[in-house]
Amino acid sequence: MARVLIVYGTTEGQTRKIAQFLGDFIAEKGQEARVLDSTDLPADLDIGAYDAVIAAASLHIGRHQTSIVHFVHDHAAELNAKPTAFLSVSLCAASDDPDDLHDARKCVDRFLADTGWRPTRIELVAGAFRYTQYDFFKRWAMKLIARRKGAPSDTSQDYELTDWAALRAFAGTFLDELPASAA
Ligand SMILES: Cc1cc2nc3c(=O)[nH]c(=O)nc-3n(C[C@H](O)[C@H](O)[C@H](O)COP(=O)(O)O)c2cc1C
Repeated sequence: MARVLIVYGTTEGQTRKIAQFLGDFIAEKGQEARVLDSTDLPADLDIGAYDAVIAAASLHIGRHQTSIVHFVHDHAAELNAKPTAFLSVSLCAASDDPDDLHDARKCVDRFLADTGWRPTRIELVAGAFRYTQYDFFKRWAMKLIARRKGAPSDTSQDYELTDWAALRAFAGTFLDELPASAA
């Protein structure tokens, strides 16, 4: 049985939902998944006990959560020695404008340069507008961005742009590509 560690960083909760979805999918496939919040990691966490690691974090003003930067930076050598994936969750990833995708990719490149990590797989994952959770200023700013981009801007509700089928496909391939010794 493969043991997969999933560590996530989140600000409004969508990346937690994505990490838990991946954990459930991996468990359904008969493998073991442990899902951890990067702000609340056990002191005795042993990366060596896992066959593969997925880190997921979301973008806020071009940056991923500091807690995930620290986790990856502190464990870069171990991560670089095993199958790993980085999921960068953002609204740029939901766009069909190549400039937005380029921006999202640039943020990922900076994250990898800052941490020294070379993940086996990199996925740009569409996040969500969680208007009902934003404070006044965030709601106003996000509505403005949404209007400019032709995205949903009714702030009385949330909009999930995450493509769950694409995530399932990613996780299936990630598991299939693990070395036979991990299965
Ligand atoms: C204040 C704020 C800043 C954001 N900045 C960016 C950004 O720079 N690029 C981007 O593509 N998405 C940006 N987003 C969108 C988030 O990445 C998206 O809502 C994501 O789903 C958040 O995930 P989380 O709920 O796990 O934190 C921003 C959202 C907020 C609220």
